[in-house]
Amino acid sequence: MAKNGRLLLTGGSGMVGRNILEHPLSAEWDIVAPTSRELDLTDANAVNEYVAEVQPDLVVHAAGQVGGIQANMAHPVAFLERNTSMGRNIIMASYQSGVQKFLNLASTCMYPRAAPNPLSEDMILTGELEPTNEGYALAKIMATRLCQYIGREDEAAQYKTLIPCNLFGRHDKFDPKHSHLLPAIIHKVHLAKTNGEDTVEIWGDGTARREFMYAGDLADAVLKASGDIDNLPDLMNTGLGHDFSINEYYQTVADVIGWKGDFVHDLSKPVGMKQKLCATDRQSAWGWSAPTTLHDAIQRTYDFYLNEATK
Ligand SMILES: NC(=O)c1ccc[n+]([C@@H]2O[C@H](COP(=O)([O-])OP(=O)(O)OC[C@H]3O[C@@H](n4cnc5c(N)ncnc54)[C@H](OP(=O)(O)O)[C@@H]3O)[C@@H](O)[C@H]2O)c1
Ligand SMILES: C[C@@H]1O[C@H](OP(=O)(O)OP(=O)(O)OC[C@H]2O[C@@H](n3cnc4c(=O)[nH]c(N)nc43)[C@H](O)[C@@H]2O)[C@@H](O)[C@H](O)[C@@H]1O
Repeated sequence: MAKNGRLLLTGGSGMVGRNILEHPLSAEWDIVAPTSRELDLTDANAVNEYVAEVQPDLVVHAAGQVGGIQANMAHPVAFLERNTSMGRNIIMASYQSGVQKFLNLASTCMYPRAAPNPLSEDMILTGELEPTNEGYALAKIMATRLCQYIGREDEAAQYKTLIPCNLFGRHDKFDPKHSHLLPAIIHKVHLAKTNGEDTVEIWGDGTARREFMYAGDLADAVLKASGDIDNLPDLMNTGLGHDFSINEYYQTVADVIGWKGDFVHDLSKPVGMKQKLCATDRQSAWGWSAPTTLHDAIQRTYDFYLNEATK
């Protein structure tokens, strides 16, 4: 089968990257996916040389310093500086090397904390950011704007940005020091079941709402977008169009894992944004929606956790 061309994937060893590499559509591309040891994206000279050598037809930027609310609060310098450096280096190296197609991955955390939900792409920079992840959000906004500016200055440059909602899935991080909500719940409920405990702690009062998409579905969107980049808007949310409360996520994971117990709320823990549901008008107009149900996504993630992450 003729390939679409050479795709340079950053972050190939991360959760999103591994889901992209596992997806059947990845076979349509000749994919090069350096790890951070093979290519440190914070080293501008190394990135310039690597991109000039590989000469990709398309770059998908899925690398980053990524973590849950606790990691972002603990390391704002790294989340701002490293993500800014990586984004600037790979975008500018690609543009200066003549790469005409670039797909940047941002995050719904870059929306203003008090913006009305659902969050639409024109709301970026219209208000103050969520303090718990401000550094990460600033870095994401910088990279997103850089891609937009390149596209405006050079109509041949298709530098587009997808703005995913929260994600979870196979190859997620389950260590409580770094994990996002869903892998944290799976880890805690699994331990409670295994150890015969009858309570599990929820951070906050559990009324905050989140939109968690299965990472395998985001991989589907990324690969379809990679093959259709000319028809993408410059910014496009990739989400579900609906959200659940933190409490509902805990209960659904307990149902999937088969643990019956009580939840206790630790109100001293950070809760971040009350809600960050993204608008899916542009995504619907482009013709994509996420196919995996929450229950199936949790089951597949738990299967991965049991088979891989606890080895
Ligand atoms: N997870 C979410 O909930 C979520 C939600 C919205 C958007 N996103 C976005 O999706 C992308 C991927 O997220 P993820 O969850 O897959 O993150 P992840 O699992 O933490 O993976 C991060 C990836 O970035 C690479 N990386 C980190 N520092 C690097 C460096 N200095 N040089 C080169 N590579 C480096 C890592 O490579 P090594 O493993 O080799 O170090 C790893 O492959 C990020 O842009 C993130 O902002 C994630
Ligand atoms: C997509 C990511 O969103 C991230 O914000 P954010 O959704 O609050 O990040 P999460 O860590 O997924 O937290 C989501 C919500 O779950 C609550 N929560 C309840 N129990 C737990 C738990 O045991 N662990 C965790 N981690 N949360 C828990 C937490 O208070 C917060 O309201 C940003 O910090 C990142 O930079 C990134 O943008």
